[in-house]
Amino acid sequence: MPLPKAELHLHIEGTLEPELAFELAARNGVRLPYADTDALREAYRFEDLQSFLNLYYELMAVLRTERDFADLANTYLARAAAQGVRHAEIFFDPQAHLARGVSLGTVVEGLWRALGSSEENHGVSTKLILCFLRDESAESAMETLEAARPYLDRITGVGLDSAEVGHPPVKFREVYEAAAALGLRRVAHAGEEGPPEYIREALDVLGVERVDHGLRCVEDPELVERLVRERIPLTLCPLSNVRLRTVDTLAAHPLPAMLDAGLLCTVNSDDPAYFGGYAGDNFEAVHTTLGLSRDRLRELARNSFLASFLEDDEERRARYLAEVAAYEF
Ligand SMILES: Nc1ncnc2[nH]cnc12
Ligand SMILES: [Zn+2]
Repeated sequence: MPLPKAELHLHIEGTLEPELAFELAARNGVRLPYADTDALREAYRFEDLQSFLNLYYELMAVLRTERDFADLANTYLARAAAQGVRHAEIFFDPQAHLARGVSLGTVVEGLWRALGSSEENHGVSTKLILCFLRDESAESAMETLEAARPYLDRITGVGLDSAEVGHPPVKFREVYEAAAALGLRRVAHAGEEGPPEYIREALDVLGVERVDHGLRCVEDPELVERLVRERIPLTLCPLSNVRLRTVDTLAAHPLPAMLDAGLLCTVNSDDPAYFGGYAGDNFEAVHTTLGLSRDRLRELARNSFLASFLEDDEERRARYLAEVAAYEF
């Protein structure tokens, strides 16, 4: 049995494996510009975040119906469960689907077909986080939040993703204020490719409770001190960082130093179909390549539940934490 853990940084569209992409393409009559799954996998060599995003958005063309989104999420949940994920807080990118003529209702209802029965089917509890695309306008983000109103009973929070540099958090001040007023939890990608200043802005201007990535905080000792003092969780994604070249090699990843500094780090998969591994694979990689001890792995698993948005079900959180404490490697 794998170490129980929560996954807090997972883009559901980033779980689209080549096999499912071709299956959905055939089902929907969508032509993909790749001969087969091997040819598609060949394209998974990224220079940076943007080169990945280009493919990520391109492949979304195969996602058209509620059933497609349900299949995507069920496939992810089965794989995650097999790697010890007990709770998943899942990002989705509505603007990328609206732009293709797929309605928010199709996306949310489709995802919910899988998420609503995930506990029974996969033994995984779930939450849904709506992400705004930061390279789109603030007005578009606000329109998306408005369009999401009928579905807010299924949405726990908002996030911010896509191309980071040149799109600072402050651009989304108003939409985050509106989201807070609606009772939504707030997270944002910051400090993946962008500077430490974006992490500060995400905290001070957007009021985020958790920082997605936050990797570049290590360049700013004062910021690290603050993140430690305020117990702000960081959702790190080691295999993603290697594939998108935000670290030179996995062996050079600052995770061990970040844990030593007292940061509340978690380990997640980001876009596992593209980056070579799911949550358990990321844990395995930091164990074998970074030499993180079993105590450290247990700390990472514990952190994942502490950082999760389970305030509405503290009994469940306590149960998960007890599973982590009792786990025998
Ligand atoms: N790693 C990542 N960074 C920013 N936006 C994303 N969208 C999907 N994956 C992302
Ligand atoms: Zn991400």
